[in-house]
Amino acid sequence: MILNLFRLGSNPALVYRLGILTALRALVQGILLALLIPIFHALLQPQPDFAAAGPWLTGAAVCLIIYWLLSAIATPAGFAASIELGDSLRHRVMEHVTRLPLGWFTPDQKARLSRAATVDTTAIGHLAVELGSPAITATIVPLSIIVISFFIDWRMALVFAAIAPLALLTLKRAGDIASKADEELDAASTELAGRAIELGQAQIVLRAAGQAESGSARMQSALDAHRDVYREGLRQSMVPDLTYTGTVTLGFTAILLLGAWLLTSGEIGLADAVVLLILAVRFMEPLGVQIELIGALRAMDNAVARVRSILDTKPLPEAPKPVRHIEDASISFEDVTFGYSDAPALEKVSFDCAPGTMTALVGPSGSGKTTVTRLIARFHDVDSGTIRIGGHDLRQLDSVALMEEIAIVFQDVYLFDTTIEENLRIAHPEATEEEFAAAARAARLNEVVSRLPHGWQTRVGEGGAQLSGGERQRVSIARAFLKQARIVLIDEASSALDPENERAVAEAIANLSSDGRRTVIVIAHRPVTLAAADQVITLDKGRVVEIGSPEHLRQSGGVFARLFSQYECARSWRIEATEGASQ
Ligand SMILES: Nc1ncnc2c1ncn2[C@@H]1O[C@H](COP(=O)(O)OP(=O)(O)OP(=O)(O)O)[C@@H](O)[C@H]1O
Repeated sequence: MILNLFRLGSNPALVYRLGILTALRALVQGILLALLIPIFHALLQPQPDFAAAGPWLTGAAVCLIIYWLLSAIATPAGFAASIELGDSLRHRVMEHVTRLPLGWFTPDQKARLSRAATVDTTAIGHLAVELGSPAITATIVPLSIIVISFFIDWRMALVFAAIAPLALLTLKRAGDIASKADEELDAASTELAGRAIELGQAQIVLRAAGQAESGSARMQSALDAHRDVYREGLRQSMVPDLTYTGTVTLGFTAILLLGAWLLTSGEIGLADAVVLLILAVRFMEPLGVQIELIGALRAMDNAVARVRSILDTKPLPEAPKPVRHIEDASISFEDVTFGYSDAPALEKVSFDCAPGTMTALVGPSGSGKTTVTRLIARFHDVDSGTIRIGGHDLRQLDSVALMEEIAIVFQDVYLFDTTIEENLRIAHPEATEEEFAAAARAARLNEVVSRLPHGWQTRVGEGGAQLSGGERQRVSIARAFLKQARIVLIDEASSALDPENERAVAEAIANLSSDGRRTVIVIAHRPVTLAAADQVITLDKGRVVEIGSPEHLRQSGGVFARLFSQYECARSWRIEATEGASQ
C-alpha cells in the first residue's frame, strides 16, 4: 500500500519525512517500555532502591520529552503533508488530463476525473497521514515488544512472536475482503449516483409521460443494489474480523497464563511479571487497531489505483520535430479507417476540402459524421490511412498549433457560469474591442445581447442555462469568429429552434465561410445550411457514399436527395406548427 503511494510519485519526500518521524516515535515508545524492566526491578521490592531506579527514571523522562517533541513536530508535519499530498496530486491529475486527447473525455471518464480530483485525492492526502502513522506505530511497537520480552523470558518472547504472524495472516485475509468489498461498493455508488442524476434530469420527460414511478423504480433498484452490496461486504468481513479478534484474544490469554505460571513457579519475579503484563496490554492494543485500519487502508489503496489509472493514461504521441506552421487550412482524408472498438466507425474514408470552403456532412444517425470532425481535431488517432491539414500529416503537427487553428462549435455548447462577455473572450482574451464587436455581429450575437437587461454583463447561469439552445450556439459561433481559427468544425443543432434563432444560426454559419478565410466542416441538418455548402459528403455506415455540390446531389436522387427532402418536410411542419401556434 505504502509502495503504491510512492509509485504515485507525489512528493515522496513528504511521505518519507512523516514516516521517519512516526517510526522514531514508535521506537521511543519501545525504549520507554524496555526501561520499565530496570525501573520495576529497582522499585518493586520490599525495600525500593530509588538510587538504582534514578538513572532509568531520568532516561524515561528524557524519552518522554523526546516523544513529546517528535509529536510536536509530527502533528503539524502530518497536517501539512495531508494538505500538500492531496493538493499536489490534484494538480498532477488536472495537469495530466490537459495533455490527454479530447477523445478521452467520455461521460464515464469525466465522472472518474471528477471523483479523482475531489474525493480520491483528498482521501489519499487525508488517509495517508491519518492511517499511515497509526499503521507504522501498530507495526513497530509490537516488534519492539517481542525484542524486549526476550530479555525477560524467551518462552514469553516466543508466544509474542507466534501471535504476530497469525494475526497478520488473518489481517491480510480481512484486508483482501475489505478491498473487494470497497471496489464493489464503489461500483454500486457510481451506479447510484448515475441513477440519481438521471432521475433529476429525466423528471420532466418521466412526469409528462406519466412514468414518474418507473424512474423512481430504477432509482429504488439502484438503492437496493447499493444496500445489498454494503450488507454483503459487512457479512463477508465478519468471519475474518472475528477470526482476527479471536486470534488476538487467544494470544492475550496465552500470555496471561504463561505469565502466571512463570510467576508461581518462581521463574520470574513480581517486577518482571508486572512488566510482562504491561507489555501484553501494549502488544494487544495496536494489534486491535490494525483490524480497524486495514479496511480504510485498502480503501485508500483503491483510491490510489483509481488516480493512477488516470495518471497512467498516455497522451497521444507527439512527433519528435512537430510542424508548428500550417500554411493553409486544406483538409484531406486519405483512406482513413478508425474504430472506437473492434467495429470500424469509419472505413476507407477519402475526401478533400479546399481552404476557405464549406463542406456539409450528412448521413443517417451513426454513419460517422461526428467521428470525422473528432478525428480532424485529433480527439483520437486514425487506425490506418492519413488525415492531412495544410498538406501535413495530422500526427506531425504540434498539438498546440493544431488547436490554435481549430474552433469547435458542437451541439452541447458549454458556457461557463459567468457573463456573456467573459464566455466570449475566453476564445481570444487579447481581442480588441473592434474584433470583439465584429465577432458578435457576424454571429448575430449582438441582437441577443441587446435584448438582455444587463447586456454583455448578463450572467449565463450554470452551463449557459439562462440562454436558449440557439442563443448558446450563437455564443459558440461568435467564439469561433473571435478565435480567428482557420478551421471551424460545426455540429449544427438537430433540435428544433424557433424561426428567428434558426435564421440567425444559419446566417452565422454561412458568414463563417463567406469571406473565404475559413474551412468549415458542418454536420448539417437544415436545408438552408446544406444549400450554402460548397460540397456535400454523404456518409453511410462509416463509408463515403456520395460527394458533390448540393445541387448536383439533389438531382442525382441518392441518399442525400432523400435526406434533403426529409429535412425540408420536417422544416415546413415546424413552420406550420409555429404559425398555427401564433394565430
Ligand atoms: N465514444 C464512442 N465510443 C464507442 N463508439 C462510439 C463512440 N462515439 C461513436 N461511436 C460509434 O461510432 C459510430 C459512428 O458514430 P458517430 O457519432 O460518428 O455517428 P454520427 O453520424 O455522428 O451519428 P449522429 O448523427 O447520431 O450523431 C456509431 O456506430 C457509434 O455508435
